[in-house]
Amino acid sequence: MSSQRSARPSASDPEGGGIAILGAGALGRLWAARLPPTASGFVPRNPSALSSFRLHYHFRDSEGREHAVTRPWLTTLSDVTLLLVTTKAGDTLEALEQVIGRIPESCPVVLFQNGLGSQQAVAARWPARPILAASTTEAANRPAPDRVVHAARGHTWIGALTEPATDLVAGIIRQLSPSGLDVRGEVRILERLWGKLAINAGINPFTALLDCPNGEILESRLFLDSIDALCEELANLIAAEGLPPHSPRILRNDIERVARNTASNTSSMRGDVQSGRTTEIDYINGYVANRSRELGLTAPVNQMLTDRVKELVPHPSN
Ligand SMILES: NC(=O)C1=CN([C@@H]2O[C@H](COP(=O)(O)OP(=O)(O)OC[C@H]3O[C@@H](n4cnc5c(N)ncnc54)[C@H](OP(=O)(O)O)[C@@H]3O)[C@@H](O)[C@H]2O)C=CC1
Ligand SMILES: CC(C)(CO)C(=O)C(=O)O
Repeated sequence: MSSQRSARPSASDPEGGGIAILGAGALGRLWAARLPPTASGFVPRNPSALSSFRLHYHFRDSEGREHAVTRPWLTTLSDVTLLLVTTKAGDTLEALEQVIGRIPESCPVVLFQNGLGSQQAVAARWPARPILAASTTEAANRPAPDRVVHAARGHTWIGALTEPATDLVAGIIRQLSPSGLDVRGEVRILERLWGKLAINAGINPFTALLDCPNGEILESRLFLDSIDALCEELANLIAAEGLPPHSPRILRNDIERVARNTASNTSSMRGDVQSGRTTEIDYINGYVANRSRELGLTAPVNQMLTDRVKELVPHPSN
């Protein structure tokens, strides 16, 4: 790892160091704060523009305890043993293009993006690299630039996307275990990602369009008028993908259960719109609409929600 680190663990120490995090946002900072201080560092977007070799922030854990965190910006990536990619879906391919040539070819790359589309693009771009995807229900947010809150504990499932990653899951879980976060292997990672996508497709755009917390969508006319058709579009696509079938009724129940359980949450999409940031709609409802078209299906409700969310803030394809 970088020469800026003190007491650095050996990159070959399976319990220790060598973990680089690409994407120093809410989720990346959560992982860094939970891993031992010498185990991880952040990959800078532009190493020559760094004003400091360390990143400092305040971390509030899920029990409400606060502490200061300092982690290095990594300027050398040649001994990285694991790369966690915590950029937004739309930034991921470009961010990895800048970095992947600097990490060892054997280094596993774990993608944490919500939705679908970005994971397949990365796996297709580097099929000979060990690429994996994670689906996580951990929740972190960043109320101020130097503050990160672990809002809710959850679970993280990790599974291989490319063939060279197939046997690496257990070792990655061992490397992440000092975090104390619940990390599990998942052989059917695409199904797991689809399950999360369905929940996000049924909650996030409504919260963004209605500018309300998750629970409030359940009484809204927009949600009540469109949720059954949206779930039918999802169920048709899941079946066309050859995945285990989901009935529209069960999908709606799952969406409503999560909206009730997270009733006071601001969804990530509403948060992005409130901050004027590009949302991940193209990887959630937009992915459903595009993929449906590719498979000869139609998904007008997912398309309508995609179009309307993209009117709220600028998106690259606008
Ligand atoms: N936060 C959470 O609880 C969860 C998040 N996820 C998923 O994880 C992903 C990240 O989410 P989150 O952490 O909330 O998002 P954030 O926007 O907080 O973090 C993304 C970070 O990536 C950085 N970044 C973008 N492009 C590059 C680049 N080229 N090189 C280096 N860094 C770059 C951004 O920097 P800058 O700010 O300078 O643009 C930003 O700090 C998303 O796909 C999200 O859906 C999934 C489950 C839970
Ligand atoms: C489950 C949900 C909707 C919780 O807020 C989420 O994952 C998100 O906000 O992106």
